[in-house]
Amino acid sequence: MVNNALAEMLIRFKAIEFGDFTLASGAKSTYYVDVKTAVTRPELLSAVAESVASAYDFDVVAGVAVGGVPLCVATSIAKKKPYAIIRAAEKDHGKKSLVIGDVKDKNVLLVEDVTTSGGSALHGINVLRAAGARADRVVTVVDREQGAGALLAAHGVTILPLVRISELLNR
Ligand SMILES: O=P(O)(O)OC[C@H]1O[C@H](OP(=O)(O)OP(=O)(O)O)[C@H](O)[C@@H]1O
Ligand SMILES: O=C(O)c1cc(=O)[nH]c(=O)[nH]1
Repeated sequence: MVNNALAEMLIRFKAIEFGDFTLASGAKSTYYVDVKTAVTRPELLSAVAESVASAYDFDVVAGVAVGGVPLCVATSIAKKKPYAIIRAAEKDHGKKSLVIGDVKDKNVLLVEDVTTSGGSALHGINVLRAAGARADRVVTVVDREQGAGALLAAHGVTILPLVRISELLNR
């Protein structure tokens, strides 16, 4: 599923910035897709949530902090299903769990803001599986088409982009 309305909103809200950027994977890039800032606009956040909720079934929708958090919360409200949050790293105080929310034996859909290498999404999937969830799908708002699909496929996970970077850059 690729969503022209979402692509148009991402452009309108200036989610793509050109410059010199270092990415989470350590790779360099001449552009950055700032979905985190763009989804602070409620019309885009609710459009993403409605797209995911109408297209996919799940018991729980999960997101990796920080970028996945507003996405999973909004999708949870749209679908009337619980959400879970996955921490990027363990805390050294309080409860040690990397997952907030009940995912054991649940069919969990992971949502990501951007996928590049797929490392962050794979971390989310691994944490969910370790917590007893069934997790084999990642919905990403923007897939940068730089390896996430192959990395996730190698771990039995399907990537489901709402928008591909080629569609944004070729507009
Ligand atoms: O596919 P990858 O190569 O893993 O890159 C994509 C990830 O990088 C960004 O997160 P970042 O690590 O910047 O953290 P943040 O969400 O806390 O800002 C983005 O939000 C994705 O989660
Ligand atoms: O790979 C990343 O870290 C990354 C790339 C991008 O375009 N946007 C983003 O939020 N993260």
